[in-house]
Amino acid sequence: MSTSITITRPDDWHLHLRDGAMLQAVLPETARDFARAIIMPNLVPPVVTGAQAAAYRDRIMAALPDGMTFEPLMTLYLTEDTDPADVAAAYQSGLCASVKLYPAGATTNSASGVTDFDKVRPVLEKMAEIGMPLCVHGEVTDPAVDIFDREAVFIDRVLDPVRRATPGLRVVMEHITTANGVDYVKSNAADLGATITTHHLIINRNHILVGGIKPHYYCLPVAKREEHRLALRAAATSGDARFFLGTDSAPHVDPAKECGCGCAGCFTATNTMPLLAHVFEEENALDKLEGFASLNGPAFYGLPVNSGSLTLTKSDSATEFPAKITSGDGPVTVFDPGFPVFWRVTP
Ligand SMILES: NC(=O)N[C@@H](CC(=O)O)C(=O)O
Ligand SMILES: [Zn+2]
Ligand SMILES: [Zn+2]
Repeated sequence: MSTSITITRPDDWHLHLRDGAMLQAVLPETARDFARAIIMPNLVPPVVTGAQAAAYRDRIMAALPDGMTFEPLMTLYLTEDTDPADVAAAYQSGLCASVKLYPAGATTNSASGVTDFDKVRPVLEKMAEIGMPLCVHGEVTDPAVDIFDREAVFIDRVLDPVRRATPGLRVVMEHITTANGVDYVKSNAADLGATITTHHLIINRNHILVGGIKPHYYCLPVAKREEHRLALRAAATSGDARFFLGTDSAPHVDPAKECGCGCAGCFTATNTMPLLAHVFEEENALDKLEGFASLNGPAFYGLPVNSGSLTLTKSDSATEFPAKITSGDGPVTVFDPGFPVFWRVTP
């Protein structure tokens, strides 16, 4: 027996494609199922100017295999030297969809991020004026703050003050991992949204640490307690349009994760849609999957909904996802949910 659902073709509102050989390997994994994605700018060096974003966009389009369609929505990495006029031009030309704020040192390749928020005030004010969204990696970097509390503390110490100081600024809290993040979004107006990853709907911190350390479950913000995972599931499946899919699929080659100081990031591009169908079915909310993956994101960004569709089918035999994909830089492990999944994307 098989069941299937067909939804509007989804988008990924938070994606790492990297560059060079890695870009070549991971881009088809996303383009197979997704029409568009917000492309994170944390390359080395980061994508800071409109000209750099245009060049990166060209490299992405050159890496797209023949016969696939995909639209990269570029972002600019906010630094203390970012020029408000350059940001506005990149947005108004349609090249860039948002600006990305990384607190300096918060995550992978964030060394050029922001330390002094007063220095970026003119950029944020310009963005509020033109309606350009700010995507935020919401963790404080204060070494005195416990890593499991960094998101909650960021909301109080940074995010709320920045939003109050910049009325009209549209903000996406990226990859929220806590009930605090969910509650903060819900207690605000429609100018605040949040992305939720596939893996944070599936793992809690036990999955990383119990029975041996699992480097492929380590990402930032790090997965939290079970009660937080349940809050994320409730938000994602609620139908509240302020919550939408951002996979944060973040490939690192295996040697960079399976070592004494492993990189943060889970690679979920390959199997995200079947995993989401599994999660939404568990929550008796398959009817909310289209909103989460295909409708709420475009509504927040003020973009049209995709015209194509995607069909997911559930059968009696478990779907065999590849354990790894191969890149010119080395193997990349595909996120393993740790349970059988019976959904697959119908080719
Ligand atoms: N999420 C992660 O754990 N890693 C991301 C960076 C990020 O999104 O914070 C990466 O670029 O590898
Ligand atoms: Zn991040
Ligand atoms: Zn990310």
